[in-house]
Amino acid sequence: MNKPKFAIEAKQLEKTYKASGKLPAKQALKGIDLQIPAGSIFGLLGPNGAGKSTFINILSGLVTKTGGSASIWGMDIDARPREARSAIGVVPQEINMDPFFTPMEAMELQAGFYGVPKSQRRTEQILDAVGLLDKKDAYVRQLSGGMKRRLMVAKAMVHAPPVVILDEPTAGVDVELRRSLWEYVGELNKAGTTIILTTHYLEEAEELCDEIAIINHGEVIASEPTPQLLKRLDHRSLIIYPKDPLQVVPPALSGVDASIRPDGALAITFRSSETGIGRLIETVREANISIEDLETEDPDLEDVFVEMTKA
Ligand SMILES: Nc1ncnc2c1ncn2[C@@H]1O[C@H](COP(=O)(O)OP(=O)(O)OP(=O)(O)O)[C@@H](O)[C@H]1O
Repeated sequence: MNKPKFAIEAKQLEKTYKASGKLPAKQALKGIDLQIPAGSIFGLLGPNGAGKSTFINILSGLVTKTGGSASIWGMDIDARPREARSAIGVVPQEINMDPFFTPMEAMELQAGFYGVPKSQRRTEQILDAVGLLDKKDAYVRQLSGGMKRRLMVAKAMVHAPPVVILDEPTAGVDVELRRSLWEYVGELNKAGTTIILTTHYLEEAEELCDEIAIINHGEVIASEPTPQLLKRLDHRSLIIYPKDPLQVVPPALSGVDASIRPDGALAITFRSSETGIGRLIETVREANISIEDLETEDPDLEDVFVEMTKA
């Protein structure tokens, strides 16, 4: 398969769930336009109910779209459904595995499901990559939560898809395991696999993803390279640690957006496109504050997220 420009491309993708019982119909996706570059680690962020799972489920074939189009690895999901779906591996949110199978058996079953010929199976290699080779013959019910989750990742890899989607993969996973999972995901990406992940851990998305799309109420409200997204928030903060902690903002600083932190430090928020730090420091000195130390704080994704989903 030639490498396409986009691993996933959605055009005006829509989904309206039909009314059922007392529940009214719900338009979960209102025309999603998204281009996920091949080879990237792409983050899909959005509050609960934004439509992320619906989007992923349409790609994997669990949910039928009601409008628009989508293609996976250059293949339209309507025109070439089987090929399109064999190009993705989805690691679902919920751990769903038969507790009486061993990891080896679970992997073989999955490979059979995808029609991977025995000669092409790389079961042990994949189990090794996720650190489960020594557990290959243990029952799944004997594995820890983190091990089960790694087995889910391994299962999504059996057919060597060029695109792997991880739906909230680290929810409930401890810090150490999260690290090792991300390391593995990073290696997969280096080896050429496009990674798409939904996460509520904004810091993680910021650290891992080359590009991030923010979905809110069924619409894409931003989709940009991570640094560009972060730059959208033009404001920065200058934190001044005075020799003597402050109680109130001195009147001489009434012209700037200043506040006092609990430790007596002075925090000044400013637009970096309008005000230079040098000028601000001068203003502080003119207010007779002697500076012991200072630092600047840049906005993080959390700020961008809160700002953009406020509406
Ligand atoms: N089968 C369904 N029938 C009716 N409404 C649904 C169905 N599945 C999802 N919805 C609704 O569609 C909207 C989008 O849900 P979706 O699960 O896609 O959101 P999400 O962004 O994945 O949220 P989360 O982060 O909580 O998984 C929600 O309002 C949800 O209640």
